[in-house]
Amino acid sequence: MSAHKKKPVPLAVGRSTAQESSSHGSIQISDDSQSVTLSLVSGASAKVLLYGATVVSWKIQERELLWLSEASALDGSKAVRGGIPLVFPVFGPPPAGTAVEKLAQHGFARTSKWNLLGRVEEETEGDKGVRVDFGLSSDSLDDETKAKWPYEFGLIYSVTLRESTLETKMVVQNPGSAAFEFNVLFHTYLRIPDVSTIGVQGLNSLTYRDKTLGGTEHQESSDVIKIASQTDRVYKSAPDAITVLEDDKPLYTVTKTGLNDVVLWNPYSDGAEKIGDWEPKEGYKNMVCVEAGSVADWQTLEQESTWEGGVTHKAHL
Ligand SMILES: O=P(O)(O)OC[C@H]1O[C@@H](O)[C@H](O)[C@@H](O)[C@@H]1O
Repeated sequence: MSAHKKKPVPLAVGRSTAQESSSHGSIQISDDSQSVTLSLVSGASAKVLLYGATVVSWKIQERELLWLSEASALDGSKAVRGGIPLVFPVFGPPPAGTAVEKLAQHGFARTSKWNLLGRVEEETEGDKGVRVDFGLSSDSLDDETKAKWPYEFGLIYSVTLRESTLETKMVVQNPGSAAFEFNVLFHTYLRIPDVSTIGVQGLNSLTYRDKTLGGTEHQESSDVIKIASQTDRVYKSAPDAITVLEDDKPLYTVTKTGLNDVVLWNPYSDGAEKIGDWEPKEGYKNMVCVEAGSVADWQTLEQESTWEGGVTHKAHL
């Protein structure tokens, strides 16, 4: 995803506070070692919890670009309601009779404590950024989760902050002796000024599974999709770039690499009422989830193989 990379520099994770700075940005570990904040001198910042490796904030010039519920737990007791939760190894309710059937909805990546692996300064065609890598492996899973999904795996999740983009990339490794199947998804809650003024472009003519209509399949016929009721769709084999428009102007572009599908989700007023950690209830007006992933079909990872995919979120401010 980036043309030029430097080797990771280990962060002083053991210290109560640690800051690494360069001429264009800095990375700071919080006093309680539970989160990492990336900042650029240009005014962009991002905050990532070690719990779930969940990005909970992405700002440009003090403008927050991700939606986060005011009632979300941020203490590791429950998956974060907002930001960018990571979905792995299953998307949605685990299907009975599959290897993931004992896991919770959306899997364990978003509810596990990840390790901070290191930091890298990046430069792609003059666009400087700061990057943090997080890791989660079968060795670091709690025993209960390991028993529910007994495969050997390694995940490396990288978050790169640039002046107008936030890049997220996942590497899945299978160092074990058995192949496994997985779903993966970047569950991004984009903050928007008003759901009635936005539209989602790039999904026209695709087949989608509509979870609000019992999982039936339909074909999209809108060039710009408007959200005026509960929306929960899996668009299959989607193009790599999806644009969120505000009125007719691009607000965000979500560009995926190595991922097949796009999920469009907004619980709307009726759905938000039923979600306990959703506050304010009217918050559905200020968010849309455009979630890139590989979820319509299982990805198979053979032993000693590696899979890679990622998403770049660009804000047009
Ligand atoms: O409440 P959760 O587990 O965070 O899931 C939120 C939503 O996540 C979306 O990705 C799913 O398509 C929805 O069906 C689901 O309701």
